[in-house]
Parts: sequence; structure tokens; C-alpha cells
Amino acid sequence: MEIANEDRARVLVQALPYIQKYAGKTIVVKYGGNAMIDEKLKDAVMSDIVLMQLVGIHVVLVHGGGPEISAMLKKIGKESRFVHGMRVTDAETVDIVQMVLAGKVNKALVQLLEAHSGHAIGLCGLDGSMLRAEKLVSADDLGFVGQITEVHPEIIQDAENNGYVPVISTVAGGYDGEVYNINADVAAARIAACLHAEKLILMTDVRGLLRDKEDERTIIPVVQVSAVPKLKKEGIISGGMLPKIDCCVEAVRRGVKRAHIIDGRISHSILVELFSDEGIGTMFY
Ligand SMILES: Nc1ncnc2c1ncn2[C@@H]1O[C@H](COP(=O)(O)OP(=O)(O)O)[C@@H](O)[C@H]1O
Ligand SMILES: CC(=O)N[C@@H](CCC(=O)OP(=O)(O)O)C(=O)O
Repeated sequence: MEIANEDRARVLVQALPYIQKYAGKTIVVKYGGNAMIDEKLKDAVMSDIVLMQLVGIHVVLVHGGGPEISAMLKKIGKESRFVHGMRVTDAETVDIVQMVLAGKVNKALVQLLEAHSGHAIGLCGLDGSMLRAEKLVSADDLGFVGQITEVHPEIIQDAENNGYVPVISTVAGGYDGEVYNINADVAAARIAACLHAEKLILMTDVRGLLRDKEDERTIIPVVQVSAVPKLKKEGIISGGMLPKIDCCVEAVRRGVKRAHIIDGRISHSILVELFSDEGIGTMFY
């Protein structure tokens, strides 16, 4: 399809006030879901991140990798089990989690960002003691699943001050010398709060928060965090969406200006959210 010159110009003109608004601000992106598996979508996300960096945004990329961990566990004959969206993590599993997230997925993302002419550095929660955790206590014993107790952002800021996009995988160090597995949405929310981020963007595989989860047309575009308990009571938020919403609420309550759940299946969804009047997905304030 041929794009008229005036349409090209309109998109750029529309982006200008947003570029001015976000330059110098911190935006934390949690990258996961389909956007991490599909090669075309992956390329689109990487170029979005590079563009954000180029226009002066302090972008921090926190990544997931649940499907890759499950695939590796399957290779060694281990089935994955989740309780309320958290992987039950025994000693062997936490080794695999660290290998897959901090070794394979993290380095592949850094390589891709560099290939897109960005500057990226791979970090995990152990580097510079960025994430400290203790065992998450819950009704079911989840093993080495951690609850973040401290975030030390200095290593993230050092990376940024030296011109690198920090790419972060979510394993954390315990006070007992163990490594803990942290859900990536949860870690992204805590990192965003600690950095006083302008925005937290969680990418997922649905359009956003839906009034009817079977019907993508029923998207709720804006949610005030104080309205979330009512939405939960009404049963509108359930399943995998529950921890995601809790992360958005926690981030906003801890001072992040806006949290967004956006559709990672849509190419360049980050750019549409940031730089257009339309926005995309569900915004929490
Ligand atoms: N109100 C809702 N709106 C959207 N999705 C919902 C809602 N309630 C439950 N869900 C479920 O939450 C899922 C998203 O969570 P999850 O699969 O854990 O995401 P991710 O793998 O990206 O972390 C959706 O696929 C959907 O099945
Ligand atoms: C405790 C816990 O469940 N940790 C996650 C960490 C990775 C993650 O969160 O990846 P996604 O964002 O792709 O789901 C896991 O082991 O799968």
C-alpha cells in the first residue's frame, strides 16, 4: 500500500510532542509472550527499543522467557507446574531458570539489539546485587521462588549513563546464598518503582484488560487503580491477568506515573502507545 507523503509527515508531527515529553524520562518495558517468539515481532520490538533510546528515553528492558524455560525442562524430562502463575521451582529447576534466562535469552536479546545498531548490556538481578530476595511464603511450597526485598538500581543507572540499554533477567540473590526465581512482571514493576519511571509497559498476548475475556472488542482503555478491587469482585479480572494487574497497581501506588498492558501481537505496539494520540491497550493511573 502506497503511503501519501502528507500521511508520513502527519505521523512524525504527531510524534513530536511525545518525543519531547518522554526525552530524559525512564520507561521500563517488560518483554514477553508472542512478541518474544515470533521473529518479525521480535525485530519490531528491538527497533522500537533502539528508537526510544535514540530519542533520549532511558529505556530499561526486563524480559521473561517462561516458554523457553519450560522447553528446556522438558528436554531434561521435567514437567513444569505453576501455582497462581508462579513456576514451582526446585533446586534443579532454579539452575535451568538461571541458565535459560541469564544465559540464553538475555544474551540473544543483547545480540539482537546490537544488530539493530543499539547499545545494550545484559544484566540479571545478581549483578551489583540489583535484586535481593527471600523465599516467597505461600500456602503451597513453591521452592526457590523469591519475593523481592530490595532493589539496588545503581548498576542499571551506570549502564544507562554509559549509553547502554540495560537488558535484565529476573533471578535474584538470597541472603542465604541461594538464587531465587522471580516472575518477570513482578520484577519489572519493582524496578520501575525504584527508578521512579514515567511508565511501566507490560507486553502480553491479549489486547489489554477485557470486560469479557472471550471478546477482544470489550477492551477497557483506562483504569484508575482504586477501581481494581471492584473489577476483581465482579470477576472481570481472572487467571494470568490477576498478577499482571496487581503489578500495574503496585507500580502506580509506588509512584510510577502510568502502567500499561499492551498487545505484543501487534507490530510496533510500543511506538503506537508512546508516540501517537490513539494509544493502545489498557492504561492504569
Ligand atoms: N479480563 C481479562 N482481560 C484479558 N485477559 C484476561 C482477563 N481475565 C483473564 N485473562 C487471561 O489472562 C491471560 C494473560 O495472562 P498470561 O497468559 O499469564 O500473560 P503472559 O504470558 O503474557 O504473562 C489472557 O490470555 C487471558 O486468558
Ligand atoms: C516465578 C516464576 O514463575 N518465574 C518465571 C520467570 C520467567 C517469566 O516470568 O517469564 P514470562 O514473563 O515469559 O512468563 C518462570 O519461571 O517462568
